[in-house]
Amino acid sequence: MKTVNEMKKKVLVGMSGGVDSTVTAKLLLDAGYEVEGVYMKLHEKPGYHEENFRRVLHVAAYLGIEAKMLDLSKDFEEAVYKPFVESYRQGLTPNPCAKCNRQIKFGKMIEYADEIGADYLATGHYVRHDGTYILEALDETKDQSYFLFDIDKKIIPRLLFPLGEWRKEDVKAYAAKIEALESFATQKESSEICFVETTYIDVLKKHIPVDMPGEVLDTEGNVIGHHKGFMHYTIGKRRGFFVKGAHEPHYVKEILPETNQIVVTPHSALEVRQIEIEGVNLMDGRREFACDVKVRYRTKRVPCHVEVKEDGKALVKLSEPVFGVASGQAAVFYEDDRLLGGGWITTAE
Ligand SMILES: Nc1ncnc2c1ncn2[C@@H]1O[C@H](COP(=O)(O)OP(=O)(O)OP(=O)(O)O)[C@@H](O)[C@H]1O
Repeated sequence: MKTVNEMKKKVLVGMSGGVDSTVTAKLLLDAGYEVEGVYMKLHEKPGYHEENFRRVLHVAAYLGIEAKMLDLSKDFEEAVYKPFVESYRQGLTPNPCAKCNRQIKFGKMIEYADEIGADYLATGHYVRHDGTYILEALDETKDQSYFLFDIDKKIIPRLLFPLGEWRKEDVKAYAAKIEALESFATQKESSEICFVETTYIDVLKKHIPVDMPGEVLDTEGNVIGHHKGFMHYTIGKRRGFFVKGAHEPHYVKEILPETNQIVVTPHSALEVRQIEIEGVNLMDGRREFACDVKVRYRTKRVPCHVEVKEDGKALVKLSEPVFGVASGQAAVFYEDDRLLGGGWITTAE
């Protein structure tokens, strides 16, 4: 009988039908792993899943591996989709990808890896890890570590991210050289939120009335204009509402869902120096520490001091001001290229 060391390690690859997970599966197979693919059906979009799964089966046939479709649409609806709609209803700006990563991609998919006896779970995310911490991707323009702040640290040793060392253009060039995968190299990039086809407003419109004119207030509470409905706005937005006689640009500072009002100010009044977060998830046991924080995906890091409180809350003091911090978004901590964790923003001042 073979010993464990001699046995091939089995890896489950999350295959979306896109170029990244396709190349991921190929690289792992070439590296000597036993590879099996899974396509997760996450939501209802007519024709979408059939097309994606057809692509996954094409890749699987080329690689000579098995690939299954896993219907997780009910789980996705409860864990990601409904909270997304509910957040906007409450005047928050949600981050569905981070929720999906915790509960679905690195939650349900790892459960499925257990079911099929896979040692590892791999995806085409642009991140790396060192066994304890998730690390930023070498291709900084593609780095997705921000969206992984909430995953369970216990599973990190079981994850494989072969593209963490790659640049996206090299991934495409690699696929272009293989006849069976050539069409994947020129495929158009998928949208940032997989279930949003056009805009988030179109998603919300299926569930709640979003076009309902309301008042624009200044920070003293005076009515200074009008807007299209509070769900059209996120903190920091400067367009799409009317302010009487304004000579300088105004930005959304606060959203008041109960009264369908938005509060706007000139830019300087949007400065935030302190943030409170909840649902804190950290990759190590620190309670009080200095690090960098990102308050949005596409934004620069700012040095900060974090103090973890009871009930998974924390206070984040920023060493320089940031603008346009939205409740519901994630504050994500870094130390060099190491992702330390993060939490969900509740208040910013
Ligand atoms: N529906 C799905 N089923 C299985 N795995 C998925 C699915 N969607 C995404 N993944 C996995 O998560 C990774 C990152 O997802 P993301 O949506 O960021 O994809 P992407 O960068 O467009 O990658 P790809 O080119 O593989 O579609 C994918 O590379 C894939 O491994």
